[in-house]
Amino acid sequence: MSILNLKDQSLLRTQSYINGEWLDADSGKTFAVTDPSNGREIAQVADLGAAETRRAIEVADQAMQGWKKKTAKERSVILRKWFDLMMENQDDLAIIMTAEQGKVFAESKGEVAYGASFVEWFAEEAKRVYGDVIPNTTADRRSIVIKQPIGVVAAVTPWNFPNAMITRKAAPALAVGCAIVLKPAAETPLSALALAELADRAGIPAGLFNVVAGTAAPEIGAELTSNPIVKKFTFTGSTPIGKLLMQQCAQTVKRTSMELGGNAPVLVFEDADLDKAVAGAISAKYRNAGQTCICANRIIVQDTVYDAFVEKFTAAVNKFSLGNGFDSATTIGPLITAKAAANVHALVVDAQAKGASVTTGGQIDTLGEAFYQPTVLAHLSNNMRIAKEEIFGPVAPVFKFSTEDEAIAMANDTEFGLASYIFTKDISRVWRVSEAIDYGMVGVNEVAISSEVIPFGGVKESGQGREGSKYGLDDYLEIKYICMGDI
Ligand SMILES: NC(=O)c1ccc[n+]([C@@H]2O[C@H](COP(=O)([O-])OP(=O)(O)OC[C@H]3O[C@@H](n4cnc5c(N)ncnc54)[C@H](O)[C@@H]3O)[C@@H](O)[C@H]2O)c1
Ligand SMILES: O=C[C@H](O)CS(=O)(=O)O
Repeated sequence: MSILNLKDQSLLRTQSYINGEWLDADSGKTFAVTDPSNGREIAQVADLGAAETRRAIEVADQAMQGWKKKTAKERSVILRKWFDLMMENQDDLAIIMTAEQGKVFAESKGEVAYGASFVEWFAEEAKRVYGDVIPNTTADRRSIVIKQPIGVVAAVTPWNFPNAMITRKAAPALAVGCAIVLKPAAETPLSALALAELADRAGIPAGLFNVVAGTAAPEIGAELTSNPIVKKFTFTGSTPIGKLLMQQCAQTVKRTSMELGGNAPVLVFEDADLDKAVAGAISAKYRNAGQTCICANRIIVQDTVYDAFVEKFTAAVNKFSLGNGFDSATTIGPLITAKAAANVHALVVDAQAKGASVTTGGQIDTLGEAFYQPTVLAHLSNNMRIAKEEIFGPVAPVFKFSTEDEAIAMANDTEFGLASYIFTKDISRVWRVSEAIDYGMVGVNEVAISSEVIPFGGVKESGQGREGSKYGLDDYLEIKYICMGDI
C-alpha cells in the first residue's frame, strides 16, 4: 500500500523497466526508498544488478535497429507524446519527487516542467540533424558528411534532479535514434520509473528506454562502462565518480559526457545593484536546499560593500522557513540524508575553527537530522575546506576582495569550472571578467541561467560535453564522411 496520494497510483512503479516489461531482480531482493524529511519508507524497489543490466544492454541493441530507421519526424511525434504525458501528470510526478528527494513541492513541479522541456525541445531538434556537402579539391569526386546515431547509450544520473537529469540525456539520445539504458540514483528511483511508465504509454517501443534500479552502483556501472555494445556513456554526478567511470570507459574507447561537480563563485562588485545581487545570490545559493551543481558555493564581495551585503543577505536568509517539502509554508526542505547534513556541518565547523563567523544558522536543525539551518558565514579565508569543496547544502560563505584582478584570481582558484555569476553595472567589466574566468557558464546580473535551449556544461573538472541547446544532440551522433568517385 503506497503512502503517496497520487491521482494515478499506477505511476508509482517499484520494478525496473527492461524491454517494455516490469521486472523484479533476479535475486528477488528489494531496497527501501525513504522520505528524507522523516525517514519513513515510501516503497520497496526491486534491487537489480549486473546480470540484468547486461540483458538490458542487449535488448537495447536489438530495439535500436528498428528505431534508428524511423524518420526523425516519426520519432519526434512519439517524443512529443511523452512530453504531453509528463505535463498532464506533472502533479503526480512532483509528489513522487518531493517524497523521495525532499525538495519543496513547488520546486518539484518546476523540475517536472524543466525535465519535460528537454523532451519537447529534442522532439523538434531531431528534425534538424543536417549533414554537409563539401566543395571538393578535385572535379572527379564529391564529398558529403552525414550524421548517424552513435549506438546504445548508457546513462547514470544523480538524486538531486531525479527527473530532469534523466530527460536531459534520454531525450536527445532517443531523438536521434539511439536506445538508452539508465541507472538512476538509488535514493530517487521512483521518479525514473514513473518516467518509464509514461514512456511506455507514449508508445516509445520496447527496449529503447530501459531503467535498471539498484543499490549495486559499482557493479551496474562496471557493466555499463565495459560492455562493448555500449558506444556512449553519459554521467551526471560527482567529479570523483565521474573520473572513475571515465577510466572504466577507456577500455572500450567509449565516448563520454560528464556533468560533474561545481564550485560556483558569485562576484559582487561595488557598482552592482546590491539588492539585485542579494536576491540573486539568495536564489543561486538556496535552490533545492543548496543541492544543485550550479549553486553559489562562494559569494565573493568587494570590500567597499561587504558589510552592507552581509547585513542585507543575512536578513533575507532569516526569512526562510525550513520544513517538509509538502508544507506550503516551507521554502527550504531537508537534505537528501542525515549524512549529507553532517558533511555540511563539518564544513561549517572547520570554517569556524579557522576564524569564520556565523551570522545566522550554523546547526543541524531540531526538525530532524537531515535538516540543516540556512546559514551565512562571514570573514572567510582560503585555507578553509569550504573555500575548496562543493558544499551541497544551504550554507553561504561570503568572501571579500579588493580589486577586479583579485576577484578573477579568486574565482579561478578551483579545479571546477561549471557555473559562475557576476553582478556589476559596468559593461566593460562584464566583458573583461566573463572572458577571464574559467567556467562553462556565466550569469551576468542573473542566476536563473538554466533552460532546455542553452548549452549546459562545464570546463576543467566540472566535466565535458554540453546538454540541452542545439549542441545537445552532438553527444549522441557520429559523423560519417562519404567520398563519391566516378563523377
Ligand atoms: N554538472 C551537472 O549537470 C550536475 C547535475 C547534478 C548533479 N551534479 C553533481 O552530482 C553530485 C551530487 O549527486 P550524487 O551525490 O548523486 O553524486 P554521485 O557521484 O555520488 O552519484 C551519482 C550517480 O552515480 C552513481 N554511482 C556512484 N558510485 C558509482 C560507481 N562506482 N559506479 C557507477 N555508478 C556510481 C550513483 O548511484 C548515482 O546514480 C554533485 O557533485 C553535483 O555537483 C552535477
Ligand atoms: O544540479 C544540477 C542541475 O543541472 C541544475 S539545473 O536545474 O540544471 O540548473
